[in-house]
This record gives sequence, C-alpha cells and structure tokens, in this order.
Amino acid sequence: MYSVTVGWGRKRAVKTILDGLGGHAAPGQLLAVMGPTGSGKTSLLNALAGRLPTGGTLEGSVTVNGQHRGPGFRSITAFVTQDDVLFGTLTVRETLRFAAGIRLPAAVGDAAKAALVDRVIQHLGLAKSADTLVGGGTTLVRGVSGGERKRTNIGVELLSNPSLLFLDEPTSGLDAFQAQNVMQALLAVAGEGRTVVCTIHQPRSSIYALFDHLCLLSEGRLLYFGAAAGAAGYFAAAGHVCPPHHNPADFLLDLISVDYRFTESEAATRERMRALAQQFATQASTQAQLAGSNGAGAPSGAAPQDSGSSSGGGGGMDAKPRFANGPFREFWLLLGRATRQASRNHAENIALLCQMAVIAAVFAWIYSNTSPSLPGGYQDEISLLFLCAVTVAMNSMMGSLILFSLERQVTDRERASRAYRVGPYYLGRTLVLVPRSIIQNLLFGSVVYWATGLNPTGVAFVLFCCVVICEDMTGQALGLAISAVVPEEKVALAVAPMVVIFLMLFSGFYVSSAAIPPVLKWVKYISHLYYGLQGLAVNNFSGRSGYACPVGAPQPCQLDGADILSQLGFEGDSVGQAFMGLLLLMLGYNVLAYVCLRLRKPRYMPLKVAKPSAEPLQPLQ
Ligand SMILES: Nc1ncnc2c1ncn2[C@@H]1O[C@H](COP(=O)(O)OP(=O)(O)OP(=O)(O)O)[C@@H](O)[C@H]1O
Repeated sequence: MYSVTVGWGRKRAVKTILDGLGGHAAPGQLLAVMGPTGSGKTSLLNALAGRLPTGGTLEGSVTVNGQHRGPGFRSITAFVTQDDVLFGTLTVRETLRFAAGIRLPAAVGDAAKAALVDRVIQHLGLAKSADTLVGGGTTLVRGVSGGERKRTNIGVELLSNPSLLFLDEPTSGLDAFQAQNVMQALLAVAGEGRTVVCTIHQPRSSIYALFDHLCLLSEGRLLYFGAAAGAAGYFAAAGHVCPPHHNPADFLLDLISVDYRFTESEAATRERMRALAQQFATQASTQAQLAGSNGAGAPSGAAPQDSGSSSGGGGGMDAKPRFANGPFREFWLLLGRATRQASRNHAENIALLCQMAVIAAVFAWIYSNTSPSLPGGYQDEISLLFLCAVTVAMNSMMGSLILFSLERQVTDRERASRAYRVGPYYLGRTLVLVPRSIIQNLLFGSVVYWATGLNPTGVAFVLFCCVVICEDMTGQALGLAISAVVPEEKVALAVAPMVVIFLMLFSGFYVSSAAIPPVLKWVKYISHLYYGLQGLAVNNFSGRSGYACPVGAPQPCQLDGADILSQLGFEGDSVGQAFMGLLLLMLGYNVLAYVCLRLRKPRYMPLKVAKPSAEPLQPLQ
C-alpha cells in the first residue's frame, strides 16, 4: 500500500494511491503495467524500483529471487525515466561510450567497452544514427528522432547490464511507428533473459501483442494480472466482451476508466471498477488456494510484490561497490564529457563572447571622452570601474546558475543510478568553465581598457584583466552555490538578482563603509563585487595624481589617487588584498556549492516490510 497526505489544516487527508497489489515478473518476459491516466502506474513502477520520492508511506514486500530488496538491488536494476534526459551536444555513440566508461569498472577494458557499446547500438537499431548528435533538450541542435533518443536512453541504462529493467512510459511522445520500434527493442532486451517491466498508457494493438504479461490498474487497484493474450477472454467471461477487430488495449482502457462527465456516470463506472477489482481478488485467491493444494506454494494478492529473477544480466543481489570506478577515473571521464559539451556549444559560446564584446564596446564608447583633467573626471572612472565589476559579477553568476540548473535533470538521473561521485563531477564541470572565463574577460578588458582613460600602463592593464577574471570565477562559484542551495530552477533565477543587488549595496559604491549600519558591516566580506571594485579601484588610482575636483568645488583644486581611494573606503588597501578576498570567497562558495550538491542527492522512500514471507501472486493464464 502506498499513501500520501494531501491538503493543509482541516482539509488534510490521507490519499491512498496504491492498494492491495500483488504480482510477479519473470526473466525473459515483458510485463506491461497499463491503466488510465492517474491510475497509479508510475507510482507502482517507482515503488517496485525503490524510487518513490520521500513524503508518504509505502508498505509491502518486494522480493527478487525470493530475497527482499537489499542494498545490492540497485546494482542489478536500471530505471528509464519518461523524459529522455540526455546531453544534446554528444552523439549517440559518445553518450553510450560515456555511460559504459562511467558505469563499468576499469577492469572491463576500453576495447571490451567499445564492443559492448557497438552491440547495444546494433541491438537497439541505432547503427544509422550512432554518430549523429542527440540534440534537443537545451540545445538548438535538431539531432536524432524521438524514438532514437528514447532508445539511446534505454541503451544508457542497458550498459550497466541490469537483470531487471524498469521503464516509465517508454512510448510517450512517440508516433506509432517509433513506439513500435522502441517496444520491439524492449522485447529483444527481454529475450536476452532480462526482466522488463514498463508502464504504458494506450498501446496500439501491434504493441499490445508484444506483451507477455499485463498488469491492469485503475485508481490504484489491480483489475487484472495475467497473460496479456488472456485479458480479453478474462473480461469476456465477466460479461465485458471486446468487439471483433477492436484493439484490446483500447477496449480495456475504456472498460476501466472512470467517467467523470456526470455524477451518475461516475458512480456507475466506479461501481463497475469496484466489482472488477473484487472479482479479480476472488479469482486470484481461488487460484492461490488451488496452487497451494497442488503443493505449488501459496500466492497472495494482498501485498505489493514483485519478484524478478536475474538470470539474464548482472547476476544476483550481492552488494557491489557503490561506484564502478575510482574518483580519478570518474574525474577524467567527466572532464572529457564537459569539455566536449563546452566546445560543441557553438551558438552559446559565440553569444556569450558577443555579449561581452558588445557591453565592452558600449562602455568604451560612452567613457571614451573621460579624462582626469576634466572636472569630476575621476567620478566617471569610478562609475566605469563599478559598471565593469557589476557586469562581470552578474554575467558569471547567472551564466553558471543557468548552466547547472539545465544540467540538473541529467546529473540527478546519473546520480540516482550511482554513476559517479559529486566531487569529480563538480571539479570537472567547474574546470571547464575556466578557459571560457579567461577568454571572455580578456576580450572585455581589451576593448574597455585602452579606449577609456584608465591607468594607461601595461601592468595596470594586466592586473585589471586578472581582477575581472578572478571576480568572474568567484561569481560562477556563487551562481553554483545558489543553484545548489535552491533546487527549484525558477526560484533560483529569482533569488540570484536579489543576491546581486544585496551584494552591490555593500560594494562600497553606493554607501560608504562608514555609513553602513555596524550590524551589516560584515556583508562586504562575502561580496565578490566589493573585492572586484576594490581591486579595480586600487589598481587604477594608486600612485596617480592630477585629478580635477568636481564642478562647484573651490578652484584651483586637484585630487590624487589616494584621496579618491579614501573617498571609496579603500585607503591603504592593495590589489593583493582584493585577490586574496576573491580567492577565499571563490573557495568558500565552491565548498558551499559542493556540500549542498552532496546533501541534495536524490532521496527515496523506504519500504515498510508488511508481509515478509508472502509468496508472489502468479499471473493468471
Ligand atoms: N506525492 C503525491 N502526492 C499526491 N498525490 C499523488 C502523489 N503521487 C501521485 N499522486 C496521485 O496519485 C495518482 C496516481 O499517480 P501516478 O503518477 O502514479 O499515475 P499514472 O497512472 O502514472 O498517471 P499518468 O499516466 O498520467 O502518468 C494520481 O492521481 C496522482 O495525482
């Protein structure tokens, strides 16, 4: 039984999603879980695979080869989610090669892994599109067809050689022909001796004919569990005859769907459902008694069970190591994948470079006439430095936040399959951002710096570029930390600008240090904008003189760099201090992001074992 609590306050109630289900799946067979929308198919599949999200109660017993689901269960099963979460910038072969590399131990050897990938490609009918980019998702690349993407997704999971394969709606979103191809591929997978369990909503008749067994659900109750070919006969015996030349799947779904259009029709269909559920429970119980009296064991339809043997794939449930490879190997593989992704994302790379170049050109144009000798000219320089610091801070933070939010679906799926550790992924992904950060900011600095009146020495230019690069990398780390702390992408995107505005306030530009309330003085120490502006200002104004005073000041009047730094609250500071602050913040934000990512691992609901020794319900024949 699976139930959740819904509603708030007085409207709080317990909702039963699955009730009194039982079943058995055998190796070499394809079991389809079918039912109308909302009948509990996905919940049942997740419950069997141990992937129900936390928040609710799950009671029952799930056994594999007579043993309760234990720590080794994950290593012999694979789960294909309804959405094909793959990286669009890798080809089908690269996607599968990566999966083989990361999920199989190094001892298997590269040649054997490549051979295995080729076999999976052949087996799933992907040879024609093996070297085509997967496409779709967040990329603008067209890529392979929906059916090929789905089969690639299945291939990724098959590479871990599972004995038991769960698939949630493998045909959803596919046209009839693609759906047929996918299901035929699954039949071939089952033919290797694996147990395949999939949910399906409305299969065409040729797909229905591929199922060995059928589990029919309606409103969380079992209405039929047995040979798919025998379902029509079973319901005909109960007075519900499938018309000739009719798709049995359509007939069954019409029969077991609740008609919500009118109160009367809803009551009538619910009553029919109750009677069908009752009839099946009686039939299953009679069959169990007969089997018991024949000495074949006593199947029970009361507890949710699934018993899949494991002759076809990875063997028994002996606990394997948590990860197939060591952290160094994971790091290299993940770094390789991230590098490929970054280098293939041409449109994004060009857009980012153009963005920085255009902003830099606008700054250069607007500030090209500023001069220290003009009254208040130093204020223009401060504004320009502040704008540079804000642009870099904002750009880097939003960029990394969006990037990691978009990748999250794939990484969550990979982490749920225990493909790799967080550390190697995090390190590989962030290292790949470094060259981009350097190129972008060198371009930005080169356009802005020499066109405006900033400190015209080579050393000052190099330091300017180093400060913006460091600030950029710190901003990236902050973006990652926000995306890790706030798991919901849209909320994270709303939080990020607020954080920037908050940090901007304490950067030293809008409010001088002296005016900030003492209780908030510490905020500047966690602001990369503060250190960015500090580094840029100290680099620009230190050792310079001859700045004209603002209009209105008693003339003649001149300021030197130290006076201006003092106005900004940076008197006595050095560029080294700014670098140190940025490096420490970068480290701190990265540690925060890493820890949050680790803590935010996918969590699933534990199973309360209700009937430990019950025999699984055998399918009706
Ligand atoms: N965590 C939850 N909290 C509240 N209700 C839930 C929860 N999980 C599932 N449900 C409800 O349980 C019912 C079954 O959901 P489930 O997703 O398993 O159905 P389904 O048959 O897979 O549907 P579909 O074919 O539309 O994907 C639905 O009414 C759903 O709204």
